[in-house]
Amino acid sequence: MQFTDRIWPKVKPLWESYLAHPFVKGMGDGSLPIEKFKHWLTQDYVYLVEYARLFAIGTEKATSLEMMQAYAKGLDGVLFVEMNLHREYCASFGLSEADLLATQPSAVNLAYTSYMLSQAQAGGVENVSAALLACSWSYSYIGRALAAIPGALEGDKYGSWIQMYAGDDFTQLNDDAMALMNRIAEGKADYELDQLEDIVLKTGYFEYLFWDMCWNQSTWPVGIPGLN
Ligand SMILES: Cc1ncc(C[n+]2csc(CCO)c2C)c(N)n1
Repeated sequence: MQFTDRIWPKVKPLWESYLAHPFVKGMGDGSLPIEKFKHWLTQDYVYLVEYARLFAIGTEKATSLEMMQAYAKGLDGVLFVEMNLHREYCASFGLSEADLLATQPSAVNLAYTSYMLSQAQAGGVENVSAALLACSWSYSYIGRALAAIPGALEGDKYGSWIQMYAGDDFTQLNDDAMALMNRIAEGKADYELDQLEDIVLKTGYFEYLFWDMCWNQSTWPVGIPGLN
C-alpha cells in the first residue's frame, strides 16, 4: 500500500476540518473579512520563506539526481509560483514586499516552521518529505473543494487564490510531492512509517492552528497577564 493511502483515513477528517473552519468557508463564499485575509497573506509570506528552506534541505539530502531535481523544482515552485500570488495580492492592497518581509511570525507560525525544520534536519529525505506533505496536500484539497462551489472561482476577492490552489501548476506540484513521499516510504518498516505519519499529522494539526491564528489575527504575546 502507498504511504499516502495508508494515512488517508487519518488525514481525511483533518482536511475536512479545514473546510469547516470559518476562515476557509469565508474564502469559499467570499464573506471572509479582508483584514483577516491580509493577516494570512503577511504571515504566510514569512512562513513560505522558511518552508522553502525545507526543499533546499531536501535538495542537499537527496539520494539520487532525480530526487535532487524533484526538490529543486519544489523550491522553484514556492519561490516563484506560490510567492508570486502573495506578491500580486499585496500589490493590490498597496503593501510592498518590504512590508511583507517585515512581518513578525506569530507564535503558531514560528512553532510550525521550527517544528518542520527540526524534523527535516533531524532525519533523512523521508523526514523532509513527511514535513512538506501536509502543506501541499491540504492546500490542494482545499483549493479543489472551494473551486467546486458555484461562483467561487470568479469571486473578486478570493477567486484568484482558489484558481491558483485548484489550478494545474499547483496540482502538479502536489502530485509530485505525494509521489516523491510514496517512493521514499516504499519498503520501510511499520515503525518507520508510524514516525513519518506522526510528522504528517502534527504538521496537519499546525495547519488547523494556522487557519485559526489568521481568523483571530493573533500575533505575540499570547494572553500573558499584564502584557498586551
Ligand atoms: C501555512 C501554509 N500551509 C500550506 C501552504 C501551501 N503551500 C506552501 S508551499 C506549497 C508547495 C508548493 O509551493 C504549498 C502548497 C501555505 N501557503 N501556507
